Amino acid sequence: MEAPAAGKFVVVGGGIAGVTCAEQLAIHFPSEEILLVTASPVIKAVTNFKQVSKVLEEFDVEEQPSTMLENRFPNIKVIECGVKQLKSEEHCVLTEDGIQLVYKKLCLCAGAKPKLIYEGNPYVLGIRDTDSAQEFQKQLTKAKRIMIIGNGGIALELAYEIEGCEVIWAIKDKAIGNTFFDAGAAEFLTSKLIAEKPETKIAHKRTRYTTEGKKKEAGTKVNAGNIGSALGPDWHEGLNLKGTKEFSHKVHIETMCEVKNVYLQQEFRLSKKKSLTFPRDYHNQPVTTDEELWPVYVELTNEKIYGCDFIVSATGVTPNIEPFLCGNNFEVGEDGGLKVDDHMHTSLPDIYAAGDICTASWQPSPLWQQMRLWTQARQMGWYAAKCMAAATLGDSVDMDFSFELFAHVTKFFNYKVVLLGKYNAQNLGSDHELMLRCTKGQEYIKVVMQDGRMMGAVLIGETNLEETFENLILNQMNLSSYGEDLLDPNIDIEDYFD
Ligand SMILES: Cc1cc2nc3c(=O)[nH]c(=O)nc-3n(C[C@H](O)[C@H](O)[C@H](O)COP(=O)(O)OP(=O)(O)OC[C@H]3O[C@@H](n4cnc5c(N)ncnc54)[C@H](O)[C@@H]3O)c2cc1C
Ligand SMILES: NC(=O)C1=CN([C@@H]2O[C@H](COP(=O)(O)OP(=O)(O)OC[C@H]3O[C@@H](n4cnc5c(N)ncnc54)[C@H](OP(=O)(O)O)[C@@H]3O)[C@@H](O)[C@H]2O)C=CC1
Repeated sequence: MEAPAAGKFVVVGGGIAGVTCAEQLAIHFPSEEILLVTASPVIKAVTNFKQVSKVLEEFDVEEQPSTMLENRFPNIKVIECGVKQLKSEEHCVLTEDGIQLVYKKLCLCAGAKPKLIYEGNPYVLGIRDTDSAQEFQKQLTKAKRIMIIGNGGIALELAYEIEGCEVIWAIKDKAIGNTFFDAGAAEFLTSKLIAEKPETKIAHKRTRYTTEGKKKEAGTKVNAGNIGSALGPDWHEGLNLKGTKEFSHKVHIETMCEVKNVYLQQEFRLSKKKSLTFPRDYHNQPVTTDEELWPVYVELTNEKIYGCDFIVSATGVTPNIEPFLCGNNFEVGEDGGLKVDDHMHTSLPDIYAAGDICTASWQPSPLWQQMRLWTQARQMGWYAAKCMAAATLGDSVDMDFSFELFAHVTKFFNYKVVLLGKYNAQNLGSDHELMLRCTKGQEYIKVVMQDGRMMGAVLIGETNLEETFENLILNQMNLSSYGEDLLDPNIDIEDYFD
């Protein structure tokens, strides 16, 4: 066995991945000091963790001052400072304060930042951390109309949550929510967008700490930087997402289009592009007809032009590898993440990575795929620590069970949403079948079958089927003989497979 290298265990990033990794290292090595270096003044801690079933998990996330983490784990020392540079050949990281930290093993958990369209345009906002969410809320209180670009998690949440402000939602696809749903599920959810929302704002549950000193006006630069940790479940609860008007929902969806150009007011007036489009609601009624002046105008590839107060670019994330990792020869995935193997190890010696910053580059289980989600950040941080410990002690370690089956529980449009395995038949080719059960306004269940085996499922609403389906997907039992009984509401499927 090689003698352990000099230096400490160092973890970079105070989000879910970094904090979970540091906590696990602290448990594995109680007599060693674990250094957590983070650019944010608060850390994200997992609380109320509940293993709902074999793979499904639920937990809350709290922003906490770093001293709370140090109190819970006296052998963790948090250094509140950004890392300026990694010098992998010298096994050390240099902080913005000029401190040089020599590591024996390093885990990079610096997360990701919003991949903004028209980055740098002062009317384009991204939402990533508490500060950018609050900035968004502040701008919304003055807004009559905003434009949302993107069709993933953030766009879905905003389209449903925003009140008192017209929303023009421009998507590349035919249906909403392409990162999570197929057209059927999208249609099921879309009906919720037109219905009046009940007045059931859930109370703000968690303590939040904010970074002061970043007050900005629309028109000054309001992009989300890369300093804070990413938001997650509940981020909009407690934020009053209300514009200047009295109505609740007015969402107009422009499908199959992208942004062609963005004009500031002055540019727009000078240009010849005067044919403004007036958004229409679901009943095809114009939501507004007054041709007022807007701070910014968006021209779409379908030739329509909308004026609005500002644009939310909810167009995904890009891993945070610049500038502090420049000059190191990491292998990087197509999505810009640090490639990690099945031990969360990057391509450079003694450097691991976990969470949004990394790209899973091992041969995955046929039922798992990477998505940049809170649950995966926790699981990766936990498993990275286990691998770092095993490598240090010369032990072997098996792939963690959580990477066997993709599982995500969340909430969209106030419905519980459970996604399991290849829920959208990802990479299954064309020889798969779908089974559906849908009760409008109540539940939507889709099961993906291949060769008689269940490969994935989408469960929207209180279906109570997640545990049974999780088992059926995991055990890959041949279900051909059950046929459509699988989704028959009159058959208690749980009893069937007991
Ligand atoms: C609005 C929003 C809603 C979301 N909702 C959900 C949801 O409902 N469910 C879900 O599963 N996921 C959700 N996500 C995704 C989830 O939040 C992320 O996948 C997850 O938090 C990533 O965790 P992480 O630890 O990898 O990165 P982050 O949380 O981004 O943490 C990165 C950390 O690294 C630090 N850092 C960055 N650069 C440096 C540097 N140079 N030096 C030192 N420190 C540095 C940062 O300060 C931060 O502490 C949401 C994301 C957003 C933005
Ligand atoms: N409840 C939950 O689980 C939530 C999870 N999140 C997570 O937070 C992170 C950030 O969310 P979000 O920003 O919504 O990212 P997502 O990755 O979820 O979605 C990005 C969306 O933007 C589209 N897109 C990308 N580039 C463009 C472009 N140039 N023009 C128009 N559309 C574009 C993508 O389309 P395409 O796929 O075709 O590229 C996709 O629909 C994600 O990791 C997400 O999973 C966020 C909110 C809620």
